[in-house]
Amino acid sequence: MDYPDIDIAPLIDHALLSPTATPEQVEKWCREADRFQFATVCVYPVYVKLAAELLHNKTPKVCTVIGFPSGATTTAAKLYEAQEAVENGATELDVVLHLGALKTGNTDAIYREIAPICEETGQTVKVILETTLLTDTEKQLAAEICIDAGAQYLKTSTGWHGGATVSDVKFLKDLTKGQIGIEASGGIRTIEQALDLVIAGATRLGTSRGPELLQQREGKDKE
Ligand SMILES: O=C[C@H](O)COP(=O)(O)O
Repeated sequence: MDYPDIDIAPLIDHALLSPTATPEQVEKWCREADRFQFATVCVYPVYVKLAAELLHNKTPKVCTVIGFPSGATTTAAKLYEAQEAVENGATELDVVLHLGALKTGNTDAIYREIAPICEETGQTVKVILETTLLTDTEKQLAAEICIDAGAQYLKTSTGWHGGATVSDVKFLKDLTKGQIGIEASGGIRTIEQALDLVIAGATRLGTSRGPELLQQREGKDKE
């Protein structure tokens, strides 16, 4: 298939979320994010300060994860984690949804978790749904609560339980009709996969393979 000429670099959250991530890798990810002009580097809270120093006055922003990867920390702990991350320089917060609350229909608990993070930090909040673990009804419910609570993006996956699919991105896009951004994440390994997700409606791509995806694109352009 011929793909349209889409520049994916500004859509990429350059994710470094391996539990063994080191400060040296954070430096490498920040250099790459600056070189390729990615949207953000996405690092664990413990590395936000370092990434913010390295990206000071540069285009890529610092994104971090909250309640990652299970979403099962308390509401207060998530809010504190988010506030501390913002103090340390994060401007994007990828919050893992309380999946047990969603599964039991406790929509109030989810709203009470997400809304204060949006209101009190004033930053870009992206809620990670972990779509591979959800039914369509649960995805729909989660999307509605996140929009009500003031989140800016629905993010499909942590990358720990499978990843984004074209059908999930289309489903979320059709459901939300532009009311909220859609981030496809987890398991994006080829440029074709990345472009298919963007064509399906993803407005951000969370991936640990951003530079490889751009290299694959360059290779294709030369063919
Ligand atoms: O966007 C966040 C994900 O953790 C990235 O997953 P990945 O390592 O499969 O690309």
